Amino acid sequence: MSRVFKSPARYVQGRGVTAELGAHAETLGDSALLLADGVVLGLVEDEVTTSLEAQGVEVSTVTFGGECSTAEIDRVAGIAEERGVDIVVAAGGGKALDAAKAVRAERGGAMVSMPTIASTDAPTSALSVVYSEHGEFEEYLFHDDHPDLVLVDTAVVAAAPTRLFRGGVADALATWFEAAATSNSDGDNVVGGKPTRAGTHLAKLCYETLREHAVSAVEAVERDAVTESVEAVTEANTLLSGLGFESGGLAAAHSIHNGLTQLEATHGATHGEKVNVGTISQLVLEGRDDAFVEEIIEFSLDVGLPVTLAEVGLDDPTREQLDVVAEAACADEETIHNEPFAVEPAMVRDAILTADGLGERVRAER
Ligand SMILES: NC(=O)c1ccc[n+]([C@@H]2O[C@H](COP(=O)([O-])OP(=O)(O)OC[C@H]3O[C@@H](n4cnc5c(N)ncnc54)[C@H](O)[C@@H]3O)[C@@H](O)[C@H]2O)c1
Ligand SMILES: [Zn+2]
Repeated sequence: MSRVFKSPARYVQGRGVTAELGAHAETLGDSALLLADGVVLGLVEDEVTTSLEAQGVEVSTVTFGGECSTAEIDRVAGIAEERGVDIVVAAGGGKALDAAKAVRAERGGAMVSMPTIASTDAPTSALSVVYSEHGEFEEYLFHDDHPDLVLVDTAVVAAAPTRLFRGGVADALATWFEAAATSNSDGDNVVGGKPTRAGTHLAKLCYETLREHAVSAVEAVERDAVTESVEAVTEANTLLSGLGFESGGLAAAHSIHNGLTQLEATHGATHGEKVNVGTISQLVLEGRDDAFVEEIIEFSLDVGLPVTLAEVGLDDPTREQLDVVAEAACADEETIHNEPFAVEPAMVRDAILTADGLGERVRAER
């Protein structure tokens, strides 16, 4: 099979770059639909509108309902069709961006991704994660096209809740471990091929950037401050992790995340928080040595990420509940099969249980 690397056409990041949106987007069309929830519209609507209108692009808005579900995608696509827009601009977290990508896939045109939190890998990818209206993972939709433009204003990202930024660090921390597993197993990446050296090494650069800058970046974001470390980690959480997971490949951590979403009690935890439990479980599943697993748990605690099941809503999970998680994580289409050995549900359940115990132990010893 061929090696494939895919990415958005343009990535722009910096303090105050919302004002540059029009200049970067004007070649994409004449009319835009801005999709964002009420909170995010309050943050960006005026500046997005001013910047696009200054370049002659007409703008109208639609309020995002909050879940990237089939019903919501159809509703927004209907509005985009009715208004005949050329560009869908999505602002917000992963769910709004994913919904807009699916809307663009249904009707064509251009798509601009404006993450207002550095919380997930969603901004740069060509895939949408679809949930039921009750928040259970349903499916991945793989689109032909990436966003035409990804624009990240670090002043907006730094002013957002720190918990969401931390979640982005977790989503990005998983990237290298999953890309390494994919590379070691000669597995497939998420864009329909084998990983290129670029895909795998962007994932590694993502990991190195987090280890060098995440603690300082989280302290800065806690104070709504934009520093060089915030720029580095925003790029790691958004661009490096996004390209790294798609072109490098996913493995156990995200499958375990998907399994965890089967239990309603985890729905209050963010994507990244559940992924972190998945990452530590992946390291146990792979039989990594004690010192390394402990190092990653320590790093998670330094950044303020969950290391136990209780912290993602599972206070006292039964073995049966964890069997449900493990079964879902091992579904045929899951990326857990990119691990370089055969994976069975019992192995996954036991890795999750053990990771939870190690997380508790390291925390207690601090
Ligand atoms: N498509 C992909 O490649 C990919 C990758 C990773 C995750 N995801 C998906 O992303 C979703 C999770 O995304 P998320 O964690 O960003 O959550 P989210 O999209 O649910 O957003 C979380 C909340 O953040 C708020 N928010 C956004 N910007 C803000 C700001 N600047 N200030 C204050 N509040 C702000 C929003 O109003 C929203 O309530 C999941 O559905 C996950 O499956 C997709
Ligand atoms: Zn993710």
